[in-house]
Amino acid sequence: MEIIRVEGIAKSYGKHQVHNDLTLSIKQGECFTLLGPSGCGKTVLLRLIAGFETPDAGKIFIDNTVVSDPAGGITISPDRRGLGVVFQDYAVWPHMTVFDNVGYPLKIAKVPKNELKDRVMASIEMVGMSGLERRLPSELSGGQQQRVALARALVANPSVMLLDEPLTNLDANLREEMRFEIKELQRKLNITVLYVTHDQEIALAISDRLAIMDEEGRIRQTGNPWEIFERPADSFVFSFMGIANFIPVRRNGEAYLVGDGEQPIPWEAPKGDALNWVAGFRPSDVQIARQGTGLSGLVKRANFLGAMMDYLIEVDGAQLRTSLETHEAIARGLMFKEGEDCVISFRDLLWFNADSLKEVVKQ
Ligand SMILES: Nc1ncnc2c1ncn2[C@@H]1O[C@H](COP(=O)(O)OP(=O)(O)OP(=O)(O)O)[C@@H](O)[C@H]1O
Repeated sequence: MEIIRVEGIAKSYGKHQVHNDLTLSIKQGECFTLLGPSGCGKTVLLRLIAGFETPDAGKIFIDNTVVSDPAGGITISPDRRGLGVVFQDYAVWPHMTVFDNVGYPLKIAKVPKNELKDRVMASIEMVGMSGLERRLPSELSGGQQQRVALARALVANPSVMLLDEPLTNLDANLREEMRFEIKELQRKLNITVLYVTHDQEIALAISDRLAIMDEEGRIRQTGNPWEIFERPADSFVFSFMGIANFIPVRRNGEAYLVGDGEQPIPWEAPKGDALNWVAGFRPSDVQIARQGTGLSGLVKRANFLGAMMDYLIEVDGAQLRTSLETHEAIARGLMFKEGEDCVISFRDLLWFNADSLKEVVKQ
């Protein structure tokens, strides 16, 4: 069942159009992530849904009720939309204790004292902060402050939580821990989460579905993490989801790397002899060996990155970024040095139309 529907939304600031005819649908109980580069309009969209901004055109529905419809003169205020909100700049209040911070929305709503206390304590427990109710934010770590913000958003029992990059200011370890906690909380409470981030890893880890936005605020693809990563709709999605190699290919019956060599690419090229093809793959899609079948190459650069080895390999004039787990490289005698010969083959390869460098060409 659909819980949020954004229909044909437009939003501009002066001459700058952030959104134009944007449509999006979020299902009840899912963790949905909006993922896109900085400045693409994710926060603006969240603020439109929360009701902190009004669209120029289009409609927004929450639970089948229109909450924004400028043409129809409808604007429901944020506090009547039934949403829990954690924004990056929506920090906890420094002069209030954890208890008072979390209880604030209930105090404003004039919830009776006893009920307020029970609900605040339950919310604080939910985010693992029991025992710290009397502390001030200055006596808490960054992660704990973030938990307070979460508890404050949860205290009103919202059916939907809007989270805008809530983990950005945390260190890497805490970020990793918190993202699993958010996911667990979402499952336990069976609430819908709309999460905004520009971090691909977080998006893949917590989402049931995600939408990829480009710089112009257009949604390029919506799907589950596997579809987005393994079946990208176009080259933008493919490059945005991780390091991408694009190598130009020339066709002559078979496909060859553009360059001076004559080694055909060991992968079935798409049917039809279009003029320009580009093969796209990730570093982990390349298998590297000392000998065997495949394309002969030269290791131009070998970098030790801890868990991974990162090799830049030249094949027929094309440079390929590849990676391999260090343990596997050691076990299989594949710790290459710069200047050594190697043989590569592909585990996966996508074909793009070079003229647009957009659509993925299905084989
Ligand atoms: N109140 C405003 N007035 C004018 N321009 C604005 C306003 N709010 C946002 N913008 C512009 O709209 C664009 C989208 O901003 P938004 O904050 O939604 O980006 P974002 O995708 O959330 O980026 P980030 O990942 O960096 O937070 C930006 O170019 C921003 O400068």
